[in-house]
Amino acid sequence: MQASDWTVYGQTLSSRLFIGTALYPSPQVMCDAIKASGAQVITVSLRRQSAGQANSGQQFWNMIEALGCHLLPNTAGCYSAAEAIKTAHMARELFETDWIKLEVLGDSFNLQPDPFALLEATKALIADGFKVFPYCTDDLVLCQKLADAGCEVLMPWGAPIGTGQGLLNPYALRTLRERLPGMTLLVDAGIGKPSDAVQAMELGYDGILLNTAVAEALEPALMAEAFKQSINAGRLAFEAGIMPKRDSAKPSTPTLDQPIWQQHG
Ligand SMILES: CC(=O)[C@@H](O)[C@H](O)COP(=O)(O)O
Repeated sequence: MQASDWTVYGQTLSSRLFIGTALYPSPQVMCDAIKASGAQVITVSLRRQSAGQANSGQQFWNMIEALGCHLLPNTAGCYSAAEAIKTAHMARELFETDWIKLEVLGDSFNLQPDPFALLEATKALIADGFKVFPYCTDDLVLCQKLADAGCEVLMPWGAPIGTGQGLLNPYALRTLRERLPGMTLLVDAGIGKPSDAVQAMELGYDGILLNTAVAEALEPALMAEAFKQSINAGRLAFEAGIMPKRDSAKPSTPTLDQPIWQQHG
């Protein structure tokens, strides 16, 4: 069974997995993994993937095009609002999309987003007609300000990019979900294994963006399939309604004086 469709900036999607295109051992392995993931949105880095090797660069773009996915260009590697804004404009021209995954980093050790520059760049890009997908920390006040600025989607980190540490702060992510009920939320970065993705989906997140865990797996296509199934399972569980944790036991086998069927309220 497939979880329900969802909408991102007016685009209806069935897959809840956004996948990156970096770090794969070869373009063919990347394509096989993306196909296995079932992702309909793939992120591409203007700065990294257009640089260097002329021929393999063209081969890369041909293969990306053939996948027929929605492209989500990103501003990976930008460390100031001005640099990110310039990169976003170049990406819009090159890829003919107003979608932009906005990364403005503030620290080179953990690649942590700079919240001040991120908000500044977000406001400028929305004023310029972009549909911004900000890669942000899990800070509630920052996320509220990004929402107020006009973002329809927020992408808080699970953990620093490429660490595979999973959800470092489930409390903060749960708080975001509860305080921003109408917002489309994806966990972006730090997902290491399918159960991390399930945890986020069970919290009520709308989707997951990941790259390293698939690209660096021994068998990327197999791992992509595992993430596809786990993200769907996590979403189905959320839609089905997860039972609350209880402090005391509650018998699941009915006794003589109890009704067999119970009304859920
Ligand atoms: C592909 C991309 O945009 C990455 O910057 C993203 O943040 C994914 O992070 P992981 O590689 O940790 O999954």
